[in-house]
Amino acid sequence: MDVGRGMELQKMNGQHSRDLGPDKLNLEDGFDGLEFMAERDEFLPGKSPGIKAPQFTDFEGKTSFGMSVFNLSNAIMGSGILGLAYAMSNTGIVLFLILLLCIAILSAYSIHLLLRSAGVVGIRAYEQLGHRAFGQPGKVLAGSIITMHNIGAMSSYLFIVKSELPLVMQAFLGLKENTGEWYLDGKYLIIIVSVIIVFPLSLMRHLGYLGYTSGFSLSCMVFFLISVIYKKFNIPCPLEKITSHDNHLVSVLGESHDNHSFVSSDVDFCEAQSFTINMKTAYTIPILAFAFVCHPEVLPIYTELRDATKKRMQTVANISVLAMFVMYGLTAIFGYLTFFGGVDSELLHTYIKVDPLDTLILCVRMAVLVAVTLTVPVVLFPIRRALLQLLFPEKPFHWAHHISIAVCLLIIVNLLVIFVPTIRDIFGIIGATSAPSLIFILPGIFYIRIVPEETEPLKSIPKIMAACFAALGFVFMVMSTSFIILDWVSGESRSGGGH
Ligand SMILES: NC(=O)C[C@H](N)C(=O)O
Repeated sequence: MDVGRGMELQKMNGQHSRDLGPDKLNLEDGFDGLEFMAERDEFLPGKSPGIKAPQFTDFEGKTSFGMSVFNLSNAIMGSGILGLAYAMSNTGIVLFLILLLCIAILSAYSIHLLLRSAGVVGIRAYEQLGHRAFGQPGKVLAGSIITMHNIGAMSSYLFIVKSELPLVMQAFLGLKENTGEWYLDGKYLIIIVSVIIVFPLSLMRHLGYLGYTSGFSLSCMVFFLISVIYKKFNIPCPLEKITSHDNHLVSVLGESHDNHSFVSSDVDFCEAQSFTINMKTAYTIPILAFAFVCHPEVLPIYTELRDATKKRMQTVANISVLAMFVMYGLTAIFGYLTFFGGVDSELLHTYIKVDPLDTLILCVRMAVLVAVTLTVPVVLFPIRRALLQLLFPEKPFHWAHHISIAVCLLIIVNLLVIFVPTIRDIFGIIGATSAPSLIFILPGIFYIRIVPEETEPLKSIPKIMAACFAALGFVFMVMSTSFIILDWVSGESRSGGGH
């Protein structure tokens, strides 16, 4: 069954898709088996230059073209979408769209490098490319970066729970304001959600039906986008701002203007900027890079693709990237045009300014909450697999390891989410470190090392381009990290909105 198989294979937001049932392609056992197959099936182009051999001779993919586009789109789409309107508010519409386009194109190029490298050696996993390129250190490096990235992705999902669940509770209790009880405090709520929902799910040995949540998540995000567009035409601007006694700005919408005094800058508050630059612009490229990461998923999806050829898979990738470019662009534009400079780094949270009890937004919140909560264990699986591979490579399955790694990961992620003040910090740091590594640096250097020099000498144009690509990623990484640290040190960002 194509759909089921594809759905099981696919994952969302950085998790690997190798959690197939025991009767399926069983890659759960680790990379060593894979490595063996990959090495065994190696076919060097030098040996048969003109022959177009199938990419993976020992495994015949069954997933249709359309389903693969869906799977890859799921892998791209995630919490990153919630940060885009904020990114646009710090760049302006035109600059944002230019950057979005550039990152989308670069992301597709990066997939080309991965596919080309994988095609040369018949490899199906990102870490395996690392192994092929640099031996064990390459595998450890790729595994560690993916682990760090997925911990960041898990944190971003739980952060959404931290910021949205209190609002849902509030709405169910019919409260206009958060009255401060423990059950309205996101910190306690994420611990409860982690213990009651995430932990039991992460104890499963195989992902099974949890793999289906990715499709559900994509549907939720489409619902979110439709609501954002609808709300744009429903929420008037200027946001009516009132200044309370302690000078704390409160935005009220849809109420009479009589009792409130407008802040003088409200006149231009509702004007969309085309280009703007400020300290927070530094978060834009990291947010965009984070939003486009799907690269650890590309090779498993390639493996599952029916009639897999590099060209066919590149078309799958181009269509998915284009679809996500459109979705991201629309979400950012309509989110930004609703709140302008008042948009939070987590767009959904911003709607609290409209009406905490709004039914449509309540439905979106619940849908997004269910989607992200179910995605947390799905992201945990590949981290655990990578850690098991690194820590106990030869050992068979052991419940103690299985459970203790899940407990440790959940404790780390909970602490991170409790102490990190805004989701922007998670997007910023992960988007400035692991995301450029996964998109730019590793694919670039893997390509240079893996494609044989007889086929493409070091000074050939494709290899020079791959080197420039890796260098560009390095520049992004250093620049973004420095600007974000500068922003933290200046302390200015701490005074901003909490979400
Ligand atoms: N797959 C990931 O790592 C992140 C995903 N692109 C997101 O936007 O959440």
